[in-house]
Amino acid sequence: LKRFLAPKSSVSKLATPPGADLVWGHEKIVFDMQPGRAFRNWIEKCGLTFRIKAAFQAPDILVLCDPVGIEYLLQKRIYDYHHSDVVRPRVARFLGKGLGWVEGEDQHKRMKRLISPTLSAESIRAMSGDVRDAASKVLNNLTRTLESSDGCLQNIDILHWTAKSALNIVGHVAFLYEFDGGESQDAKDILKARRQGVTPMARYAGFMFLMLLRRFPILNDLPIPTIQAQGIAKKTIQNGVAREMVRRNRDFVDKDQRDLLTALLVASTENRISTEEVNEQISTFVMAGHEATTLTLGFTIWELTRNIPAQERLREELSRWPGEPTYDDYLTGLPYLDAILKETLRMYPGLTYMERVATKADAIPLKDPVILGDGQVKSFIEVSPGQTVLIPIIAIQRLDSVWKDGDTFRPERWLGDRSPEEKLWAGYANLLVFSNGPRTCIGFKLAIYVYKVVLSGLISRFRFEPTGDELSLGIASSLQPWLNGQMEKGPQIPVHIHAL
Ligand code: HEM
Repeated sequence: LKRFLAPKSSVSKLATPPGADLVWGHEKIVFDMQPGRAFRNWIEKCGLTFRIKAAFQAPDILVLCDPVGIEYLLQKRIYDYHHSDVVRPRVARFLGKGLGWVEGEDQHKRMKRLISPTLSAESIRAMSGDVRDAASKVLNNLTRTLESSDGCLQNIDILHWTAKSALNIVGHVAFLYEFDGGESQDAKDILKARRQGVTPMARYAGFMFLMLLRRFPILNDLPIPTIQAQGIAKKTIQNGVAREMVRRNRDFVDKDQRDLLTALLVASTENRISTEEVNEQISTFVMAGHEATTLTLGFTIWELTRNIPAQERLREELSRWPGEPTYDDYLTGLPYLDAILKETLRMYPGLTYMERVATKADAIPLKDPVILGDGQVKSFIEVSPGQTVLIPIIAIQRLDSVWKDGDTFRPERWLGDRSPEEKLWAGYANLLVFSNGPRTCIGFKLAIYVYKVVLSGLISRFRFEPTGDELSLGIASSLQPWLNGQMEKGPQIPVHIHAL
C-alpha cells in the first residue's frame, strides 16, 4: 500500500544533457574528461538538478548539485540512501568492512559511538605532541636524505614522503604502533600494496567495472585480477600489522587510553564487537587515516611549486610564529596555512563523486526549482526506491558561477569576505570534501591537524620547485595525480626539493 501511495518518481522528466551513447550512456563522457568537467558543462546547460543516462541501459542517474537537496540528503535522510552496489564492495575491498562500509542507522550509530570519542577535538589535543613527534621522525629522515645529496633532491615524488608521514602518524597515535617513520618493512608493504591497487589498469578497469556493476552486481564476487588488486593493501594490513597490533596490546589494555586501538580492544574483551570486526576497523582506519591526507598534502606541494609567492607567504607566516604552535594555534592562529588547506580541499577532493541509492520513496527539496519535461515547475524531486543519486563533489567545488575562477589555486579567496554563493553548501568550510551530517568523515579533525603539522614542517625546512611536468587527474577509487606520458608508473607528484 505504501508503495502504491508513494508519489511517482519525477526523475525521468528531468532535463538530460545531449550526447548520450546507446551503450555507454553519459558515463564514458564523464570518464574521458578531467574529473568533474563533464558535470560542470552539464550544470551550465541543465541547472543544478538533472539526470544522466547510465551505461548498458541501466536506469537514469539523478545528478544532485542543489545545496538544499544535498543538505537534506546528507543531514536528514542519509540512512535511507545507502552506498550503491558499485561503491560498497569497493569500500570493502579498499578499506574493509568497517565504519565506512556499514549500512543501517542502528549498526552505524553503534560503531560510531565506539569510535568518535577517540577522534574528538579533545582527544586530538591530548595526542597533539605525539602527532608532532611522529611527523618530525619522517621530516628528519628527509632532512638527512637531503644532507647526503648536497641539500638538493631532483624529481622526487613527494607522495612518498607525505604517505610516510601520514601513515607514521596514524600508526603512532591511533594504534600505538611504530612504522619507524614509514621506513619499516610493514610500512613499505602497505604503501607498495596501495600503489598496486591504483595502477592505470585498475583505473580503467575500475571505470568499466563501475558501469558493469550497475547492471550485473554479481561481478563483485568474481576473481577479476585488476579489481581484486584493489584489495591488496587491505589484506596486507589485515594479515600483517593488524594482527601484530592486537597481539602486542591485547593483554595490556589501559582503559584510560584515548587511542582507537584501545577502544576497539576494550569493546572486544567486553564482547561488544567481534575479533573480526576489530580487524576490519583496523584496516579501515589505517587506510582511510593516511590515504586522503597523503594526497591532500601532495596536491598542496604541487600547487605551491606553481605558486612560489604563496609558498613564500606561507613560510613567512610560519616563521613569524614564536615556538611550536599548539593544537589550538593551528586551528585559528595561522590564517594563511588554513586558507591553503581549504583551497586544496576545494580543488582536490579525495571523494570526487558521491554515489548513493534511495532505499525508500522520497521527495528531495530543492533551492532552485526544476522545470520538468511536461512543463511542471517543482521545488522538490520525487525519487523511487532504487534510484541512484550522484553528487559530483569536485564539479560543485570548482563551479565558475560560484568560485569565479574555479580551476585556479587562490588561497586568498578564503581570507577576505566570501560571496553568498560560496557559502551555499553546508559542510566544513562550505565544502563537501568531508561529506556532511551523520556520515561525515569521522577523521576530519585529525586529518586537518596532521595536514597542518606536516605541511608546516615541510615548508619551514625545505623549498619546493617545479619540475616542468604536467599533471592530469584521474580517479582510482579516490582522486589521483598522474604524470602525462608516465601513466604506467602510477600516481605521482614530482618536485625538486632544496634544504633551507
Ligand atoms: C584530507 C583527508 C580526508 C578526506 C578528504 C576525507 C574524506 C571523507 C569523505 C568524503 C567521507 C564520506 C565518504 C562517503 O560517504 O562515502 C569520509 C568518511 C570517512 N573517513 Fe575520511 N577523509 C579524510 C581523512 C580521514 C582520516 C584521517 C580518517 C581516520 C582517522 C578518516 C576516516 C574516515 C571514515 C572511517 C569514514 C567513514 C565514516 C562513516 O561512514 O561514518 N578519514 N572521509
